[in-house]
Amino acid sequence: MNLSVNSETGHLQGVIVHTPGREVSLVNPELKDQLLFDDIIFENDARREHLGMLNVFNTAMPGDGQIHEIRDLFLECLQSEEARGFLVEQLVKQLGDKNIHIIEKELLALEPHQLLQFVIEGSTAAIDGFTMLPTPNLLFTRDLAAVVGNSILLSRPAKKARLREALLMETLVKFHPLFSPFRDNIIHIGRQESIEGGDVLVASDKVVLIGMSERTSFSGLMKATEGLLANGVEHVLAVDIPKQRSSMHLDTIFTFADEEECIAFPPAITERQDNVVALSTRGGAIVTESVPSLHEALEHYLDRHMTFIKCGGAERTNQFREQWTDGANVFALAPGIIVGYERNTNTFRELKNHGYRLMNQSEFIEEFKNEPFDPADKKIAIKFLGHELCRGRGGARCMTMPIARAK
Ligand SMILES: NC(=[NH2+])NCCC[C@H](N)C(=O)O
Repeated sequence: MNLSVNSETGHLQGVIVHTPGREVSLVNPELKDQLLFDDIIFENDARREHLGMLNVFNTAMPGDGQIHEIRDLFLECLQSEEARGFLVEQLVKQLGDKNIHIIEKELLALEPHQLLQFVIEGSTAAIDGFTMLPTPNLLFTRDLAAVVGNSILLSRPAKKARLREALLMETLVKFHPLFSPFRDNIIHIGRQESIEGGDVLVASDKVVLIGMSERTSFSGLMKATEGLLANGVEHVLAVDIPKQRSSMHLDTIFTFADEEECIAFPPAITERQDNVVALSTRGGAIVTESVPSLHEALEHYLDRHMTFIKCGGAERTNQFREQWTDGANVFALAPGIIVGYERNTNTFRELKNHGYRLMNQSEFIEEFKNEPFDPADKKIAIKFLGHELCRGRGGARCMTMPIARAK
């Protein structure tokens, strides 16, 4: 399988996910804000919901499609002594404030599964008396890196709570054979800068959107842009968005449903003006051009008509309510085949008005389980349950990191 991602909607062939585990049960009310959760969540139900989403993926992906659990990849990768050495060395460097160097030797002596447990859950019985905070946001694999064309952009999180996840991802990209096709095209961001995968949207093989959010710094944007422009992208559209928790990444207010259709949260996207700057290279230098709106920018640079579907429908209250529960954060399994949280009923009604057939997860699986799914000429919006998952403040797009999509 050719690992590359040239759009947000090409038929999904390979994706990395993380079904939540014990780390989410370690979030308590006192820690939740620091750990970027809006509530404590119930692990069993969160797992059930997540596995429900994956069942839909399985039905919609081609026969040779691959869903990788990131935990399995980490475990495979940490069989290598070199990978373990890198991870521990970086842990000690990055988390110097925790005096972790005291247990460096013990960490190096751990079995791969113990080391992984220590990194994800913050402790392991094999090392007595040393604890760190868990990494409950690992379930949002989207934010760890972004595959763009044949390159991979490694995230540098703005929030401390997510640094360890990014380090695990970096270890994976450096040492796991799955990522060897990308190894000559890794885009790194400096330590002082930040960018998170939720801000990176691959509109086409030539055009990438980057949100300037509370998580992506100006220098992070510029560094990523340099890397992308050097790797075949022709235009990066920098989209300025409100710097606040509810819209922490561009994908919380804007996602693609189809080549020509997207879902947008009106107050922060369609009702804003002069919030887009296009960055391109000319004569070896980066040149900028301001564009009046995202709508105009997309139609101009993608050279196609775009329809913006309203998250939450026409009413203000519903727009805000459903943006909060990730109504604008849908994930495309193929052009026009999308999944999103069932609770965003007004957004689904709006999709129906735009010609999408609405199905719940079991209807979809039942109808398509017996044959390889052919997305051609179909528009389907699939609803799945995510009452626990959405308390972590992320939806279907946040929980997926595509590594291969059909062109
Ligand atoms: N791509 C996304 N929108 N990811 C959502 C991440 C949510 C996570 N709790 C955080 O605050 O970091």
